[in-house]
Amino acid sequence: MPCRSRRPVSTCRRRAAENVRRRHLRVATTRWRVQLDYGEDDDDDDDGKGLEVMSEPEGEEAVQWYPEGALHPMVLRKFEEVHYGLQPRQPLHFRLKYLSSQPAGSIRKALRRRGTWPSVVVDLKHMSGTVDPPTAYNDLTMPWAADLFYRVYRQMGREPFGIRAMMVSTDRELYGLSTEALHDFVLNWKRTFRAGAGGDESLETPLPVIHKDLMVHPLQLAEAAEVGAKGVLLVAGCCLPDLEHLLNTAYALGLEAIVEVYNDEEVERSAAAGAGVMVMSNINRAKRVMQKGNAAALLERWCTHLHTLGVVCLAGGGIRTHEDVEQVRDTGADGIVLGEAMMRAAVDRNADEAADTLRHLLTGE
Ligand SMILES: O=C(O)c1ccccc1NCC(=O)[C@H](O)[C@H](O)COP(=O)(O)O
Repeated sequence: MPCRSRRPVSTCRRRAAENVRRRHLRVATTRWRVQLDYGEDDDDDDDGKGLEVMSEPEGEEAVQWYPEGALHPMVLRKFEEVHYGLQPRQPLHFRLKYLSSQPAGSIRKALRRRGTWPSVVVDLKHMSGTVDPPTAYNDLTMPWAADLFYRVYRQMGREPFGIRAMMVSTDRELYGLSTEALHDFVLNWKRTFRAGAGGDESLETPLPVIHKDLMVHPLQLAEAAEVGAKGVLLVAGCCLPDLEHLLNTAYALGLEAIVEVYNDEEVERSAAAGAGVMVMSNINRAKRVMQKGNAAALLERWCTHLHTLGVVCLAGGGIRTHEDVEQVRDTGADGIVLGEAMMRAAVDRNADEAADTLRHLLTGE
């Protein structure tokens, strides 16, 4: 269910005029007007920081939607990061530098299921909030992670299933990594593949790296392209009114997007916005709870229809056992995102054990 607005859309124009006089920092996206209120405020009807849906053009129906629960302050935090971290970096130059002439599509193809086994995306994180208590993998370094997962990938290359993409989770509060770490991973990942191919770059193409963060603004996508990611994860619960706009920007930058969805409304609107890959999640980010079975239930309802639209369907969040994988596989899903299960298996730095864990998760053997 969409959230109730704190301010009716009809008041937005009036407020827009008022706000010209105010000392608010403002970031305009397609639909939202974001107020990051750090100035002195003499207007006591204002309740500080917030998100407003902007007025729709004449004749269009206004859509009222806000990130719910725990997501609301997180989305505001992301707008702050963009405002202070990315916007001062000559945004236009920064964004246009990466305009791509290449039509994207390879991640979608790579993740499409072939036969029995779901494709696998490994989600690299320094901290994991999807286990209780949350875990921190303090020893994790990017060169080590690149080397280890490359060796797992090579071992699985002899099997009819395996890792098809790497995801790096970079929100500091949620996952303990920064965009610099993503950059570090990308460089090491390429270097490792090259070394594995005897230094000949043409022999083996590195698997795509996907940047996962709470993406709310095009400049974050430009940054992902700048540090060498091939794809981005867009969490629908953080950006639904701007999703189409962010998808368009991603593709213009040569990035592919995976859209994380948690409920029917997010699936429906993401499909309408043109998402090519969706990951159905077991994690309710707004309430910060794991809802086991949610991804499988969404897949049951949507997978066949989404396949007719050409959308590749993944499941993620809390997939820990072979039974979890089977439940998702039986719905017709194309693939799975594995974070905690792979991080835990990899933490003793043993590629053989990590490969065994992956093999067991997929086959039960
Ligand atoms: O990944 C987290 O720690 C996390 C914390 C709070 C809300 C959502 C979170 N993750 C959502 C994800 O995308 C998962 O990392 C991904 O689905 C894999 O989950 P898992 O295999 O349980 O690590």
